[in-house]
Amino acid sequence: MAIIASNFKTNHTRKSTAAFIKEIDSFIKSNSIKNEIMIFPTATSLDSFEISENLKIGVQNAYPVEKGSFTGEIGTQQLDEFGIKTILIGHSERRHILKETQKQIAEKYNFYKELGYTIVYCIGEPLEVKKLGLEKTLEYLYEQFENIDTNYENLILAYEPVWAIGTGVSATNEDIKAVHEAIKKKIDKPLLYGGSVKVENVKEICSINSVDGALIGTASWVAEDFKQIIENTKDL
Ligand SMILES: O=C(CO)COP(=O)(O)O
Repeated sequence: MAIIASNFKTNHTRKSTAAFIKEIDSFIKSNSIKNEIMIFPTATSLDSFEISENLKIGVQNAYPVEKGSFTGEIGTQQLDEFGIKTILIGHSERRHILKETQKQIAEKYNFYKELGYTIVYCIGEPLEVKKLGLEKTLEYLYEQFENIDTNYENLILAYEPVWAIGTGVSATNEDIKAVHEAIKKKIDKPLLYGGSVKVENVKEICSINSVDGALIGTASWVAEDFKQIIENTKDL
């Protein structure tokens, strides 16, 4: 069983998201796909979708609050309207571009953990850290687990090296294997790989023993491609 997830980031409209989800759902049904498929659309495209059990819609980000005065944020009141129970936390774009600190990330994690959300928790190192070697890379990655309960039952991890995100250059299988095996030794949770996963390499990457699936950006935004990705991994 693999977990295949699409992170829309800041792409697609409400209309194109609905069409995408419908298309993916009918593909899942007509091809008897058993893997767990996840889609993370923009917050403005969330809705109540009548879809297969194994297709989950998640939110890319939310504030650790039910409701209140937090201009520009959304909380569980808005997520509950659509029955959203899956959230991405710790994505590198939020850490680096939006400057979320580990403290804020941990607060968010603990809040959504208490509510039983499925949390896809992302970790990853920038290029300057990777260049220092595996030991330093792991040290850096483990710091991203500060105040994070890694025994949480609904936790899915995603290793996304920052230098491989959106660059078209995925980590090598050796790099992925080394990091995944080390993390797996410490934390017994599903561990996805993300960073320039595409139609052509998804099967090979997801076939690595310590890889439980993929979290995909760019290559998943065209429905035909995402269907091909789902097809290529359906026997894993
Ligand atoms: O950040 C990612 C998924 O969360 C990966 O993005 P790309 O697939 O575009 O490299």
